[in-house]
Amino acid sequence: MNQASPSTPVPLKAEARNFNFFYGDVQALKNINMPIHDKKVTALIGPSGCGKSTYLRSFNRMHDLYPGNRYEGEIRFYPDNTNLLSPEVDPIEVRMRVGMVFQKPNPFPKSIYENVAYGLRVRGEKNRRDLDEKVEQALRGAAIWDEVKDRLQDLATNLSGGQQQRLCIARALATDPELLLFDEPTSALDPIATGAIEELVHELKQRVTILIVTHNMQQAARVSDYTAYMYLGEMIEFGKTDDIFIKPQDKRTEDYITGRMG
Ligand SMILES: Nc1ncnc2c1ncn2[C@@H]1O[C@H](COP(=O)(O)OP(=O)(O)OP(=O)(O)O)[C@@H](O)[C@H]1O
Repeated sequence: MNQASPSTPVPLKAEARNFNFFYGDVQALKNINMPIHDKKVTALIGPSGCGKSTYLRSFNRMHDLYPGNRYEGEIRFYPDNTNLLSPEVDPIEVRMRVGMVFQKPNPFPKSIYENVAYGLRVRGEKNRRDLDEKVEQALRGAAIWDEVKDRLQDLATNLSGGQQQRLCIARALATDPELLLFDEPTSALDPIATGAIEELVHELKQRVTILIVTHNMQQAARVSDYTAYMYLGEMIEFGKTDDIFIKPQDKRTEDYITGRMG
């Protein structure tokens, strides 16, 4: 794997070390070593089935929900240097620190307000004034406050697709996560809603580190600072996005980004 060597070192938010993942007997990820730079956007690209979603979901221990799944190695989280995969680390705690936004907007069939307040309530917050304040902050952070502030009690599922996705981002932001995972967040959206999400990703990186899976090469080039190319469960190449797109070191990366493969 080719490692990025930025001129000014960027602090790390997380780091996969000798990381393997198994669905039962099937090994989906093979010896992944990769840094995630703090308050930067890192894009995961690669052909269908190469393991992007599997890798992304490891960061918030989503695989714990299904029996037979197994992690090996470590995902270190900084600055506290916690191994997110350690059995001693509570996955609920991990999910407070590592939020997730899915491919299809998936608001709960509840009000706009309750969708955003959900994680805060799980965390035991009861004070109405604090909840109101945090819900507003999260909705502002996801650039949807102005559109919903007068109808917070309306059903979230009545919003447009693009609004629902920004609401899901607000829901993820409400618990003040340090890392946000985006799994193809715009693939179900039209170009305008896609543009709004990309702009939001750009703004969010001032306060949170972002890891995003995308099939769209232009999107990876537009939104990310770093790009990782995966193939058949392996991390083939990682580097600054400009380097990966302009002068990839590995022939397999070059073939993929020039459209000769995948
Ligand atoms: N629940 C599962 N049980 C067994 N194998 C699985 C499971 N989910 C995914 N896989 C396998 O793991 C590999 C990686 O899948 P993954 O969904 O992570 O790839 P991906 O790169 O995200 O693909 P896509 O771009 O199509 O979403 C594939 O071979 C897939 O068939």
